[in-house]
Amino acid sequence: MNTTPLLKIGTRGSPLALAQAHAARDALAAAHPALAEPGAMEIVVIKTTGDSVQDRPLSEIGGKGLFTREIDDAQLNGAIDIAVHSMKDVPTVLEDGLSLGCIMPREDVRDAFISTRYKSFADLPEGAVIGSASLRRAAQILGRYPHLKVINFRGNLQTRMRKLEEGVADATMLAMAGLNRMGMAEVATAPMSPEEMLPAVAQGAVGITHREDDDRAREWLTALDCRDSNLRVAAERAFLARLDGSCRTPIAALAEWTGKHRMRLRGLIVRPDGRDPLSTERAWDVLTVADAVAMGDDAASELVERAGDALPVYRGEVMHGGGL
Ligand SMILES: NCc1[nH]cc(CCC(=O)O)c1CC(=O)O
Repeated sequence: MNTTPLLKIGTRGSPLALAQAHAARDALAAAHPALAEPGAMEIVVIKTTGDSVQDRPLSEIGGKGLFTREIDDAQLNGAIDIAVHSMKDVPTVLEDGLSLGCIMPREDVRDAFISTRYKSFADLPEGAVIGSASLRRAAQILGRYPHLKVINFRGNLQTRMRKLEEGVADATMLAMAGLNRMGMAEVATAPMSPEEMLPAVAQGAVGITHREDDDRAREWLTALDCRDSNLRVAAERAFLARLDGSCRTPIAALAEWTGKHRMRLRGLIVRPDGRDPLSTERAWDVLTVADAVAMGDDAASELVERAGDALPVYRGEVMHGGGL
């Protein structure tokens, strides 16, 4: 009998994280007969700072890797071998000693509008309250619908739905990917197009990391990599890497394939109050990760230049800077 697992899989304990870890485990078992044996893999749940702090906006707790730091440590000290992450929550620079082994096939990238009373943002009356902890969502909404009010809103799906029913807010937003993965797509009142709400970098993408020197894990994970998704995420993360000085920047990007080798990238930064959005677009031939990274970097460089002296305002480092 096999008592020591061949592969320990680390994950956060939220229902979404567990659904993603189970999907990763199933994909590994399907790809590698050795891992399909009973007891070959074990799922290890790790609590992160982002899970512990529920009462404050994430942007206020500060620091990068709120949902990854404790998992990185467990990986480096050998308590787990691989870690399954929503790539949206993974800092652009991985912890020293860790590598990204694969990006699994990407889910729906859109955000969902969720309300028990209204059908869409256009339906909301003056002064309606939107619950969101995401600067990116809040800023895009305030920019487009300045008559709405945004309040901080955290917690799992059940908590948020209860707050909507209690009237704490009139509407909220969540990623379609998370709802789909939890089998709760019916909670979405309506998906929002990328034109209405540009998604977060890597939204809908799940990635798996391993220790840099763990060749066995690296090989196992290679079989799970979706190259089309990987290149899209690479472009978006390069865009973020160039722009993000803090996690207080409302920033959004979406790369999509428009032809066999043709990739379109849309990127956006906006002030936290929703004003002065700066957006850009690229359409490049992308054949390698380096091409994808170059495109993301090029798009972000343009926005850095256009923001000029106002860049700290976009980054939320100066809250009331005006006069753009
Ligand atoms: N920040 C939390 C988080 N990280 C990943 C997802 C959803 C799944 C995904 O985007 O891949 C969510 C919740 C949400 O934004 O609705």
